[in-house]
Amino acid sequence: MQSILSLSQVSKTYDSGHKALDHVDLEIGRGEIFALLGPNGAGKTTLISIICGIVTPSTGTILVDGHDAIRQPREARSRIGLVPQELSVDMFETVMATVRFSRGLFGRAPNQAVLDQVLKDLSLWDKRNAKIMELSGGMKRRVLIAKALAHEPDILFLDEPTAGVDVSLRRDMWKLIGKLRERGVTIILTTHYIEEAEEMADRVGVINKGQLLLVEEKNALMQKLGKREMDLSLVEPLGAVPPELAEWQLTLVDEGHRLRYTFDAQAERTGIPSLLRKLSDLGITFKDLDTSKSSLEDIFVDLVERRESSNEGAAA
Ligand SMILES: Nc1ncnc2c1ncn2[C@@H]1O[C@H](COP(=O)(O)OP(=O)(O)OP(=O)(O)O)[C@@H](O)[C@H]1O
Repeated sequence: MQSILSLSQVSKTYDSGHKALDHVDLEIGRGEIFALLGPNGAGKTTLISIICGIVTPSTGTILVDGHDAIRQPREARSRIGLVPQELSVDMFETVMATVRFSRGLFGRAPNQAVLDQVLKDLSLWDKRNAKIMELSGGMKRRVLIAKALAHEPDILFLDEPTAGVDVSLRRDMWKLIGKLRERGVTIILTTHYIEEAEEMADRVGVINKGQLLLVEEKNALMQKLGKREMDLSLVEPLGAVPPELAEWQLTLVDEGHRLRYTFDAQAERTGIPSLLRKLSDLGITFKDLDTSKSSLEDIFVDLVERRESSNEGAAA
């Protein structure tokens, strides 16, 4: 993976004393789509703001396409397009004037052909002479992306690109992001929507309380999603999984009252019939059976909760 963005040991403690980022290491490959997932207050915006030079880190280094974001902020920032959560445009300006102004901000020479192409790519060409206030909510969001792309950045940050938009607009947004990737733009998006990460990302990072808990290929995560769990509520609790059941992946939960079998739902043979036969042979009876599929959401909640309980354990 050829790295376009490299973060090493980045931490941020705000003046209030709040530690918003805690030793974050992250490499982003050129041309990939990376989704950063995390609950409210996890540190996502802080991380993006640091990379974009809006917030100064307390420690750590950030290289943007080889440029140090702290020592060479202009060079680093010019490689980045930032699509913020909030609308930040002059409502009385036209679409074309808005994107032209953005390009100028980065010291890029005027280039009408680039601006025309950006507006065409974002289906805003017909609206190029309309004032921002005359546009629908979805169009206004696309203007924010057009503004971020006007200076031809290599990396595009989208801070919650589809927060509060309806389902069809969200799908349009996903298509658009796919199109931008085909043009070679590296895309980093933050999201609360697990399905957004599932749909688009090559890799997913999970952040909570300023710590990057996991960075993984989406497909590897999806394989974990293919796992199912079957819980058997036992009539008599067990102290340990009997050795005769070693060939199945079993764990005891709920103080031995439930036997949990984790299996690959996509496998041709799940191993359930033979497990049930074996249990019957061993005289282990159950009163109820329950199956569940683990989703990226479960993995996420599990990660966040597990980390929280281990922190509590450490603090105790
Ligand atoms: N300027 C600031 N001064 C003090 N604390 C701040 C400041 N900005 C953010 N924080 C705190 O840092 C933590 C991380 O905030 P951040 O905005 O990075 O989270 P986020 O993951 O983007 O959340 P959301 O999903 O709600 O946008 C929060 O507890 C927030 O209150």
